[in-house]
Amino acid sequence: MIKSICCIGAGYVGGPTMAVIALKNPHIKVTVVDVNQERINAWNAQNLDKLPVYEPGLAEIIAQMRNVNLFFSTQVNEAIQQAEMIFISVNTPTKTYGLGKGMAADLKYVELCARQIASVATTNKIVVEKSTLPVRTASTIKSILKQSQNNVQFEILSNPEFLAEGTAINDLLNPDRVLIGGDYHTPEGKNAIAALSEIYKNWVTTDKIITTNIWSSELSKLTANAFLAQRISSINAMSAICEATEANIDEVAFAIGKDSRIGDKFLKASVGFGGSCFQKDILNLVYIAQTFGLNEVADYWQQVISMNNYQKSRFARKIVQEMFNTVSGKKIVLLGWAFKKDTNDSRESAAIDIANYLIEEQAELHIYDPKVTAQQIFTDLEKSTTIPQEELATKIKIYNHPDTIFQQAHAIVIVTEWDQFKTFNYTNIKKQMQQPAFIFDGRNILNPSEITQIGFHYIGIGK
Ligand SMILES: NC(=O)C1=CN([C@@H]2O[C@H](COP(=O)(O)OP(=O)(O)OC[C@H]3O[C@@H](n4cnc5c(N)ncnc54)[C@H](O)[C@@H]3O)[C@@H](O)[C@H]2O)C=CC1
Ligand SMILES: O=C(O)[C@H]1O[C@H](OP(=O)(O)OP(=O)(O)OC[C@H]2O[C@@H](n3ccc(=O)[nH]c3=O)[C@H](O)[C@@H]2O)[C@H](O)[C@@H](O)[C@@H]1O
Repeated sequence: MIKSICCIGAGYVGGPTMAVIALKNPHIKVTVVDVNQERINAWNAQNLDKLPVYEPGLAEIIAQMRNVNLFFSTQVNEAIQQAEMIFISVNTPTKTYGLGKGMAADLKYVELCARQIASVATTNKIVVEKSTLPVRTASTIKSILKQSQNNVQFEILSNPEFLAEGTAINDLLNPDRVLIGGDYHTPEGKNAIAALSEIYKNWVTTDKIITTNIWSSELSKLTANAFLAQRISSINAMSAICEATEANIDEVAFAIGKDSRIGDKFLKASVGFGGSCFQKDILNLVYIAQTFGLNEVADYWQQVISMNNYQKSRFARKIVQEMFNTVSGKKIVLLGWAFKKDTNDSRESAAIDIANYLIEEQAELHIYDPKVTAQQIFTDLEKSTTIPQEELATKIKIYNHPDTIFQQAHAIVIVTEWDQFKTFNYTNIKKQMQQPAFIFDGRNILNPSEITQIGFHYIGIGK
């Protein structure tokens, strides 16, 4: 039975995943390590508001398990040495240079982990791929680990993570399935699969723990994300047709969702999907298909991203068009910055593209998000625009609280579906704004007839 686990990478996956494993396996010592000292300090912060990841329910588990059997540290070598099982949970972003630039997954962090494990380990280890990786990455990891001079046996498993941010703890506690890919034809492979299954069996029923070969497991993760993103691009494509025909996308989604073969989840039309994974993983899939000469397959999946880009720019353009073709000098309130509600993560958020478009159109942006820090918002914009920092600072204002944000505003743009935006007192807000007052509801969270009744000019998605 495994008694000691190490997880390399204390990010959005490593932190919450290990917190839940520690909670459900009090007999296992779980050490989460990272090279980023600041991040580790934040995981160890006394004030739980300072944790680097915001997820409902996470702080409570950290408070309960931290320094009991859950540890956060920068001592990577020590943690590798002590662990019987090592999860690799580092970032795998899209490559920004060289071969495969803009498409392939950058595996340099994964490779570094494998090299470090190979050089440091002095006892046998089970190495688990938790990061999302291109199919056949395990063979790369295997060939690096083989170079170890320490006469150590390594067994490699793929155990992709399916949690969604904002619901990570619930997803981890109640997963639809746990996928374990491994070498089930060899006794060593079988033992490794059994050891990892034992950990999950402490809270997940056996029927939900699926075993496949390692390549199927790696590819299933990319496939799941591609299918999920495809659904959003499909419903968003239909939202454009709705706007041209007076059909209503919420009604269409409801009607098709009643078909049990289609199902009603993941059919919410929006400003476009964001987040660190959908785009990166589909680009990765497109690159893999191209590498195998499967150009039609590559083109097919590429279209999911093209449609998402179209949706983001279509929404931004509509704001300008509806406001009499100019937003120059106008005060626009952006509600939300995170890529979805209940997270502080803004990676690839649609808000960034929309804000940039409006800044180009010379609007004055006033931004509020309940969880994303002002510094993060500023950094996101700085990284994505060519406008010099000083000039950017004159074009945006970021608020910690929405109290005064609406005064003299010309328009409100809802980018993230935070629950609190649904219950604002829009009657009062309207009185503070310039007239005609516009609301662009990029998440369809408001009731159009109520908002119109108040006197707003309401524009939703696909209606
Ligand atoms: N964010 C999400 O919701 C999900 C992400 N994934 C996948 O999980 C992986 C990790 O994603 P996130 O946690 O979001 O990334 P992240 O960027 O939040 O965290 C990764 C961490 O790894 C650390 N790191 C990188 N190289 C290291 C090294 N050599 N040694 C020690 N630490 C190192 C970084 O400093 C960083 O803190 C990615 O492959 C992603 O595709 C999978 C499912 C969900
Ligand atoms: O590999 C990953 O990183 C994860 O990617 C997604 O999770 P996540 O990106 O955290 O969040 P989602 O709930 O999938 O939302 C992604 C984006 O799509 C948008 N979305 C989602 C659903 C929907 O119906 N409409 C819609 O526009 C969200 O607002 C958000 O911007 C998957 O749902 C997870 O299963 C997966 O583990």
